[in-house]
Amino acid sequence: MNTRHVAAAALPRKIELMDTTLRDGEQTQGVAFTPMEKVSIAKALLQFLRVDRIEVASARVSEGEKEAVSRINQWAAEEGFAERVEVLGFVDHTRSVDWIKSTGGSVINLLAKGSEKHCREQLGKTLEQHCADVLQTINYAHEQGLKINLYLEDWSNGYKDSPEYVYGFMDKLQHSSVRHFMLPDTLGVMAPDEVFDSLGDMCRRYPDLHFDFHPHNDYGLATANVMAAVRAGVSAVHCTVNCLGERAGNASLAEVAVVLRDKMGMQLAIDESHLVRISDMVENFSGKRIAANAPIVGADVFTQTAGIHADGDQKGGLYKTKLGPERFSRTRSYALGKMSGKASLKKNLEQLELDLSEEDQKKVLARIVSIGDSKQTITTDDLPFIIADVLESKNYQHIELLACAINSGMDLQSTVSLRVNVKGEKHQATGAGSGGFDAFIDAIGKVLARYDYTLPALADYEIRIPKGGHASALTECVITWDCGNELRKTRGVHVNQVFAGIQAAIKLINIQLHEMAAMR
Ligand SMILES: CC(=O)SCCNC(=O)CCNC(=O)[C@H](O)C(C)(C)COP(=O)(O)OP(=O)(O)OC[C@H]1O[C@@H](n2cnc3c(N)ncnc32)[C@H](O)[C@@H]1OP(=O)(O)O
Repeated sequence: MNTRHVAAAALPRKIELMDTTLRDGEQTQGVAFTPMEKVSIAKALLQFLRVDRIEVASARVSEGEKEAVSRINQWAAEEGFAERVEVLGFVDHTRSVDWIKSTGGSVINLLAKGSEKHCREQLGKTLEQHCADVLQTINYAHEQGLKINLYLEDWSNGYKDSPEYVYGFMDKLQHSSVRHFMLPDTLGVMAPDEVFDSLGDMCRRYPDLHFDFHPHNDYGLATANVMAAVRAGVSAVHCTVNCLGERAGNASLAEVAVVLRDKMGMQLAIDESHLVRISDMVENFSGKRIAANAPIVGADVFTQTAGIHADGDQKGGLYKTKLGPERFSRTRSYALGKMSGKASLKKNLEQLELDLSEEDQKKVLARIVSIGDSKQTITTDDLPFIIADVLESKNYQHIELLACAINSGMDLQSTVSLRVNVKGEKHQATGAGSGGFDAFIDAIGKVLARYDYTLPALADYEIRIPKGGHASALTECVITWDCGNELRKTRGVHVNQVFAGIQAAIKLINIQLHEMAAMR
């Protein structure tokens, strides 16, 4: 009989997700969370996203880690989540168990060796000696009241190169008090067929045990391997937010959650509407930017670029799929550039609640395509300016910078002197600051105070040059403004990067002065 068919027929309907962003995720090069950050992520994962279990640290790492784990455990105990917080511990008799106990922890994920090579080369032990050490640590953990899960580190290589070691290990440990046997593809070397065959074999040999699968993404196969593992019969899979983790990372929590639901019909506890918020939080705390095209959570993944796609959406949602943005509290957008068509423009105009005649739309579209031809990104916020420019509209001419001189030097404050036209009135102002842009904000702020207008705070300030650019290339400054209930982006392009920032600021001021005028 086909073994694949047998295992697939026995698919569990419920699958547990164990998130290890705070343990394996912190093994990403250059990532170290503070205790406050760890507590915030742990709360978000358990309380809002509702993952089943989280692994929050390795034992014995540092005093800071101890503080973080203690604070997470204290909160988890108060909320009734204590047994869902796990800590990786070592086969070190009493040391890791004592460390976890001292943090108020309830669960140890004991790291044992799942390959003969690791056991022999790293620990210098035989299978029998190692199993005796593991059992001793398990017994001690049990006496101390901890729940125990067991990692078989390097299991994927162990299963391939030394299966007798893996079976011998399992035979000795299967009747211990281990709740989950956690089988890692530690070096991310497996492909889905190998995962399915090897895990299927483990599940059939030890039908009464719970197996977790812990993937790594070295071949970019982590999510596919998770699917194979679930098909093979594991009861839990491990993942991280934003695919963080040692080397190429683990499986992405967002990908795993939607794939298991949509493609395998699994029941998960996850609340998908929080995936993006938690991804943002981890992106900020880890300092690791995610790719704009990262599935579910990337900035661009709900943006249609091709005019034909926008047209299809306009004519009855032809390009919509189950993976819609609303599911993740996001919205679809339509990029503006050289591949835009009538429908792309219409969708953006709808978003801005702007009404243009067919004739005007043609002119604006022609300008968008020509700007797009020179590789510039056009944001929805640029659209009113393109429209104003193309149609010679005065709507957005609330402020015009007439002249501006900037003085910057080493170990000196930068100064700005400017002349500006606001609503037909000319003003002069000077300002000082730690850089040219800062000095400009100081000066313009003095003028705008007379119009009851204050510039919002900066949330992000990015300077870019075109790919392959050189010293005299145009610079593009994209500023994200924190406008209270929303973030807004504006862009400026100039050969001088400070003036690119100033252009971006002037754009925002124009939009907001226009909105203020419209409200009156
Ligand atoms: C699957 C994974 O991703 S494993 C990730 C495990 N987590 C970590 O490594 C967290 C960060 N690590 C640390 O902070 C430190 O390495 C510590 C505190 C754990 C240990 O530090 P040190 O005592 O300085 O030792 P070192 O880092 O060199 O670790 C190697 C020692 O651990 C031993 N070791 C390796 N695996 C294990 C294990 N599963 N259980 C117990 N000991 C182990 C090695 O044999 C070696 O021992 P030796 O010094 O007697 O030769």
